[in-house]
Amino acid sequence: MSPSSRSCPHPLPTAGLGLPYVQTRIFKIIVIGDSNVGKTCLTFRFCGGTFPDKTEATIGVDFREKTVEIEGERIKVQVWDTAGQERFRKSMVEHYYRNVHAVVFVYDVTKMTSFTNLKTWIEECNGHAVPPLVPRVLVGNKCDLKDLIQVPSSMALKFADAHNMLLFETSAKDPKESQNVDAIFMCLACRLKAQRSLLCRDLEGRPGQPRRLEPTHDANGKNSCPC
Ligand SMILES: Nc1nc2c(ncn2[C@@H]2O[C@H](COP(=O)(O)OP(=O)(O)OP(=O)(O)O)[C@@H](O)[C@H]2O)c(=O)[nH]1
Ligand SMILES: [Mg+2]
Repeated sequence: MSPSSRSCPHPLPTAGLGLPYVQTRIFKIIVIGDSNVGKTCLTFRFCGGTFPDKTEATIGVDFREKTVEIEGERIKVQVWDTAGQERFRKSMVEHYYRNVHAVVFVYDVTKMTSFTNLKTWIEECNGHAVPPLVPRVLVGNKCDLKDLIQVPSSMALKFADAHNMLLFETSAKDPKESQNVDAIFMCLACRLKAQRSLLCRDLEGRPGQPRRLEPTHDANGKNSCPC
């Protein structure tokens, strides 16, 4: 996938009528984690704005998309809702990680095993050569089930810090939390846009250089998020 940027000085092709043709960039974001943590519901909430009446275990992968506007640019956020069950994901794993732009790790705040299993999901991600600069975020879902919470925020925050991730605690079910769910994906999209614009500007003064848009990072080696 080779996204283009409107902030680049390179001439844009025209759409036939003499109007500049602006290619919509696509950001591929994968959502992974144990089965039943709410990955499908979270992606449904972001892309469709509702909580599904009922869900079944995802088989392989489901794709959802939402076009968002960031600083005047339309960006297509392509969300890959992956299967948590091993038997439904085996043959697909390579596809999940290929050319991924960002990764969302999800656990269920009411189920400690879904949190302790995160290290296995991170290992899988690292094992598929996902570049360390690809932004990753951690999401604790089902916060509406207040009386059943097993994973304290402090523990999740420590884990997120140790892995250089932002933490979002939210609920796909509670409509009051929908902005919080949107924030997960919008934050990633903002980061990706900023990273790619920066690199594009870097290449301005170097004609003849291949125009590859890849994630960049700030002086501390951390991904910078403008949110
Ligand atoms: N209370 C509550 N239930 C939720 C929430 N999100 C999802 N659920 C429920 O959790 C169950 C599993 O949700 P899914 O979204 O299908 O889980 P998944 O992670 O996609 O599971 P796999 O596809 O098997 O990997 C369903 O019964 C949902 O209704 C939430 O925020 N709050
Ligand atoms: Mg699912």
